[in-house]
Amino acid sequence: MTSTTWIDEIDPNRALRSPSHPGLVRDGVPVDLDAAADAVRSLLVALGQDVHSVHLQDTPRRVAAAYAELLTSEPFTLTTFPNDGRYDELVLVREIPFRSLCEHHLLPFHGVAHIGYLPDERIVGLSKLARVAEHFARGLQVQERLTQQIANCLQENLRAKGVAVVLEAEHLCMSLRGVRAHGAHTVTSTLLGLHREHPATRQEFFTLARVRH
Ligand SMILES: Nc1nc2c(ncn2[C@@H]2O[C@H](COP(=O)(O)OP(=O)(O)OP(=O)(O)O)[C@@H](O)[C@H]2O)c(=O)[nH]1
Ligand SMILES: [Zn+2]
Repeated sequence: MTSTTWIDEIDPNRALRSPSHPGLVRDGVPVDLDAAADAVRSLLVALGQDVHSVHLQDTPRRVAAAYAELLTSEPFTLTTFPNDGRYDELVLVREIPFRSLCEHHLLPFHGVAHIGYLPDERIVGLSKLARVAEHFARGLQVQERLTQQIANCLQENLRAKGVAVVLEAEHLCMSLRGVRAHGAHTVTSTLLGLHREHPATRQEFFTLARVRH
């Protein structure tokens, strides 16, 4: 028997495709790609760019589509299974690639997620760990909140004995511009249940995830 939870039931700030709006929808608001393209055109003009140049002709449309893609996630099912074998060791998926958009500069931050849990009654389809990360990464984010949302979503749906999430990311707003700290990586973690309370459980996760701490 599998258990199916629609991810858009889990996250009230979800992005979804609504049957009444065949186009993109974010937080219940339809995405207006034409208005977004007009805004990008205005931005380019304000920044002194020649939007009448043949080279920039389609740029506003492309930028609008690119941001809509980065900000909108598809609903999916978070499939879990009964833990019939009473598996009671760590389940860990390491180095799940992700990319998100920094809510301060609208520039990407990207890196890898390490997601682990200690099963109780149920186990989760492994790909769903990556899908949960992808779901919350599609939006305007700070790394801390993204880390917490992934962990909380898994815990709410799995009722695991412990959940641990570590994100390691490079923020382009910090490496390409501003302080230009190229190569600097930001590490964030959220530990729940036994991963928070039990030092040996926490240690095992960090060792297997190969995170320096
Ligand atoms: N805590 C946190 N800060 C972030 C994240 N992404 C970007 N920031 C920071 O958000 C801050 C915004 O600071 P401001 O001083 O308002 O912006 P700014 O003048 O562009 O700052 P600089 O980047 O230092 O040039 C910067 O320090 C960014 O590094 C994140 O995921 N988490
Ligand atoms: Zn930023």
